[in-house]
Amino acid sequence: MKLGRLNHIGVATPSIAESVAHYRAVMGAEVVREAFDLPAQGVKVCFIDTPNSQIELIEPLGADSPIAKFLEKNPLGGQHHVCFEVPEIHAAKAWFESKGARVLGAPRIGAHGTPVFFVHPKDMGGVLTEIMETPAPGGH
Ligand SMILES: CC[C@@H](C(=O)O)C(=O)SCCNC(=O)CCNC(=O)[C@H](O)C(C)(C)COP(=O)(O)OP(=O)(O)OC[C@H]1O[C@@H](n2cnc3c(N)ncnc32)[C@H](O)[C@@H]1OP(=O)(O)O
Ligand SMILES: [Co+2]
Repeated sequence: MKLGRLNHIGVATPSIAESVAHYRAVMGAEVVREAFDLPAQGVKVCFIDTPNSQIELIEPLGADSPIAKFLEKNPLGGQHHVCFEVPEIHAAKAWFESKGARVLGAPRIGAHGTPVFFVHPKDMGGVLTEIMETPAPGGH
């Protein structure tokens, strides 16, 4: 497998509204996409565009959210995951498994409408890593 494009950096936050205000006021963010709920992933999401990538703000949707524990440990929020693109999700899953890295569950549809999976941070140098299938041209 070849390392693909960095699609986004996930940032967990207790409040997307407050984080957006911060990115606008302090970082000069101009393109802030509309926030939306992704109940299947247990998060509310808001993308902020940068010239070469995106910041993905994620806020928990309920107590069972996969980011609930992270926010308990980091109440201000913080950098949560990095996301790289791959051409084909099942081939990528097989690749990580062949390297002995723990893939967390089956691929499911992520915030860009293509399948994603996560690789355990303990097998990735402490970095929770999201792998997503590259959207088709003209897609998300
Ligand atoms: C919006 C949809 C989608 C997209 O399309 O972009 C998203 O990005 S959704 C993002 C949220 N979803 C996920 O994170 C799903 C995958 N995550 C998980 O399965 C779990 O959160 C986890 C990574 C397995 C952690 O398990 P959890 O039970 O929540 O926490 P623990 O405290 O037990 O963690 C075990 C161990 O791992 C360390 N850890 C946890 N989170 C991270 C992190 N984000 N970065 C680095 N390390 C992390 C944690 O500190 C524990 O370590 P020890 O304390 O040393 O045991
Ligand atoms: Co993500």
